[in-house]
Amino acid sequence: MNNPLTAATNAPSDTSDSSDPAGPPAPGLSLSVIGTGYLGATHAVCMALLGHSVVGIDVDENKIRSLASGTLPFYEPGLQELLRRMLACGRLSFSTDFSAAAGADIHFLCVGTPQKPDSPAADLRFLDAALARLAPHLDRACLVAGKSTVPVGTAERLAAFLRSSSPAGDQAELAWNPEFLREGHAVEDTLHPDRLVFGVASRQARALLDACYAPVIADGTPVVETDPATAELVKAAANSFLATKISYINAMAEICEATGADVNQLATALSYDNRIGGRFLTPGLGFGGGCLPKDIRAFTHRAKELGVGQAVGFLQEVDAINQRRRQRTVDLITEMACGDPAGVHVTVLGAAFKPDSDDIRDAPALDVARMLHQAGAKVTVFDPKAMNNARRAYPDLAYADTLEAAVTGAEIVALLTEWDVFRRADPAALGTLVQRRNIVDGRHALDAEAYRAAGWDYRALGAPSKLPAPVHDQAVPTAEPLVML
Ligand SMILES: NC(=O)C1=CN([C@@H]2O[C@H](COP(=O)(O)OP(=O)(O)OC[C@H]3O[C@@H](n4cnc5c(N)ncnc54)[C@H](O)[C@@H]3O)[C@@H](O)[C@H]2O)C=CC1
Ligand SMILES: O=C(O)[C@H]1O[C@H](OP(=O)(O)OP(=O)(O)OC[C@H]2O[C@@H](n3ccc(=O)[nH]c3=O)[C@H](O)[C@@H]2O)[C@H](O)[C@@H](O)[C@@H]1O
Repeated sequence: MNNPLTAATNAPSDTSDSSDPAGPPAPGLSLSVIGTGYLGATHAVCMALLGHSVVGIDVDENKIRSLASGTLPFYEPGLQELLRRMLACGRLSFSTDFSAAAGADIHFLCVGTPQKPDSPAADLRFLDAALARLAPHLDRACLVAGKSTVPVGTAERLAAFLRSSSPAGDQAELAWNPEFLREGHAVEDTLHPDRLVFGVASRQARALLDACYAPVIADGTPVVETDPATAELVKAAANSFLATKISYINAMAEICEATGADVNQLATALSYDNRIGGRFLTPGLGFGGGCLPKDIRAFTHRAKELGVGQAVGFLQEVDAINQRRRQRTVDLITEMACGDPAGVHVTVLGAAFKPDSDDIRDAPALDVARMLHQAGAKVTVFDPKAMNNARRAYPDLAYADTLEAAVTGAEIVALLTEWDVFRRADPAALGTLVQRRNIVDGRHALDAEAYRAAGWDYRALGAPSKLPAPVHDQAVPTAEPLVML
């Protein structure tokens, strides 16, 4: 069989062609994916691409209707085209009916595990409910593979439930196969992950996961086989490490701010040390999203339950450093507004928690926009993909439909999510639209010198300000034709 990973990379995205570019349906496994959000929809589509027959199941009727009609209910680069191709070739379907999962070889659990509303703990209600709905349909030997991020010990509890509540009894086995994909790179990360982690309790479970991921493994991806508890912990440890790395550099940014040192140069110097590396070492507004913040809190909570809270006590500091970045960004904007943002027109560029995503869960940009709005600033937000989600969640903020409209008349521009379109914007052209050339680069994403050369007062968190002129005294040049936006 051709490796479908190669087919995915080379295939055209035109779905009007009746010949399936991924090749004819391959004799793969039968899979169900329970929960079709950011993770589950990506997993379902990519597993179909690997040659398996996949049904995606969710309790959200609108989401299932949308997916079944070939419309991705969220933005993820490249996924929409693949969804249509997999639906067209007949290997992928969606349903709200759990009986559609009956007979599958592997059932992947991909439902949400958000933070509880009133506690740092993970809310496992959705996972428990999903397994309770699935279990009655499991009447033959099969594997239930958890992919959601869960507190260590969850798999053991769910395995006992599965054995006692499914008609298959001991023939229905539970494994944990945590997921490490990043939003914005979800397809690439699923098809070419850094590693696969199989938390299994039997050779049959390992064999089924090997068969499922065969093309990915054949591509050279390392597999770590372990027990389910270790697999659950790998995920918590990985996200905690990533969050720690970000907060570490942001802690250095705080020190730089107190000393006039430059955190960008510091990060660059650190990154040349191969033992440290440069990834996840970009200072700025810090991390948000549906995962890192809630995962470090859930991990801390679980460690306390286990009596080893001290072991990860530092994660509370990681969280605190991260939250302080948001307030510091508001403070920097307030400084630019001569100490009071009330009535000042602030344009916030970015709403998603990161570029190339429309996900606004715990989005730092929107949190800052909210704080500024509460302080009386006239806040206008623009994001290339997250506008609908942002409007729904923060109806009190003002929104613009284009970058140009967003910055027109701004007294302070704050770049808070580093979309490429913002990075590429021409500072001189932008400068013709604003009322004042004041910019806060919350992500160290812009060319500071280019902005300064174009007459902007450029400031970034943790970088020396090199103030060119008092904020409200700058003359604004007359409007010139706008190019390169
Ligand atoms: N979003 C990401 O990039 C990644 C997420 N994860 C983990 O994957 C899990 C899911 O995350 P997301 O996909 O981001 O969440 P999401 O909120 O986008 O999707 C969760 C889906 O589960 C569905 N659901 C809820 N209760 C259900 C039930 N009883 N039966 C069937 N479906 C049900 C919801 O309707 C929703 O569509 C979380 O544990 C998360 O930590 C892990 C790696 C990457
Ligand atoms: O468990 C999950 O759901 C996922 O969480 C993160 O992925 P994701 O949240 O999609 O995005 P990241 O690229 O990790 O970025 C997270 C946040 O950190 C911020 N960040 C990232 C890197 C950096 O150097 N500095 C920084 O502030 C980003 O702006 C963003 O707000 C992990 O990177 C994935 O491996 C994991 O699977």
